[in-house]
Amino acid sequence: QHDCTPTTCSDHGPTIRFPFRLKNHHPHHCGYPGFDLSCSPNATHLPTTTTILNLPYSVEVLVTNIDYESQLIHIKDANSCFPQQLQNLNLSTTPFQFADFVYNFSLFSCPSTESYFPYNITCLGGDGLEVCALDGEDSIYYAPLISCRKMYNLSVPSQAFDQTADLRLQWPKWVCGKCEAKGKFCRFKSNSTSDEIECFGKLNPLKKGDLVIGGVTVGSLLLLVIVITMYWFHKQKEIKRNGQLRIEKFLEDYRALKPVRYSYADIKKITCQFKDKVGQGGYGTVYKGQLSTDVHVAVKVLNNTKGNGEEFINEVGIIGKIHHVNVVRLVGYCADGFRRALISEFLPNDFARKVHVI
Ligand SMILES: Nc1ncnc2c1ncn2[C@@H]1O[C@H](COP(=O)(O)OP(=O)(O)OP(=O)(O)O)[C@@H](O)[C@H]1O
Repeated sequence: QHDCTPTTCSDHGPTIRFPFRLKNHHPHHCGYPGFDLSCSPNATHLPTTTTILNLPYSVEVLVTNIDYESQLIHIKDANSCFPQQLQNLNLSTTPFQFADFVYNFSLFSCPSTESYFPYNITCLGGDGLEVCALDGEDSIYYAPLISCRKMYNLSVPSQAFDQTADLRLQWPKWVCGKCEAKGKFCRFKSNSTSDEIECFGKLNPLKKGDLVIGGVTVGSLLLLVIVITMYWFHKQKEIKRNGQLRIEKFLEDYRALKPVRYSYADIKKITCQFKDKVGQGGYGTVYKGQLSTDVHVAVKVLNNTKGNGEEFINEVGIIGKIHHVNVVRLVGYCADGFRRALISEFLPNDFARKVHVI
């Protein structure tokens, strides 16, 4: 046994696609006991683009179309003479039956002069004789058969006598409908002698190329998702790190804003050797300075200093505790020997919000 996979005979021949048992091992020759369907390489007298249906007994017809939806096979006789071709036909061992109504005809050979039967079969006539078909029992009473000779009986649809018409064979719904509804092929069960069928494969199986394209697409999407996720995590980490840095900077700056005692050397450093004088008051000169990159300060170097500075430090302690929105904040001070200075937050553009109590 062998699966008889769908075969396309050619661009013109219909595709063979329904259950067959393999009759022989020719790849184009698939069959069911009783009939087989093949492409014309087997039948050398036919054009190579023809699909052939072999029916019992030795009935070979051309397949012009297979309608899988209606489950119909359209057949034609190569010699346009179905009455001759079908005389030995026996469909009982095949899954087929004629789609059109079948009549029981009798074929008679009569002298030409008496030819007025409804069906005149020209392809069988000749030598002064005509072949006619008579349908059933009714017409036999009025048909002038005196000089006619009965040839044989024929059970076919009336279209069989029209040389230009196709005959339509139907295969029963159970053969493939169930499987095709599931999008699968069907075949007869290999180890069963009855006509049981089983579904297999897919009507439109994925090709290797489709799988590769699918794989690449899924892979790319997966990679994109991974990259985006990694970027997002990296960004989150950076935001967190920046936040932490800002907090640390703030704490550092805050520490710097508490009144801290500086040496005179520090004052010189902060004011960059008293480089930037910003104002002159009654008690001293004011310079611009810098504690850190972001913290700018005003350093007021006092003129006349008296005593050991204990009183000055006490006063600084009191001022340092004043925290008010309208009072300039005292950041630090210097009481280095007789040199004294007050360091306060820098107010840009002479923004005079400060009160120094000395
Ligand atoms: N914190 C500051 N930020 C920026 N500039 C300042 C600051 N403090 C003082 N100055 C500048 O220095 C100038 C003199 O300030 P200062 O405090 O000495 O003035 P004053 O109150 O008139 O003097 P004093 O208090 O000694 O009588 C101001 O006019 C101002 O331009």
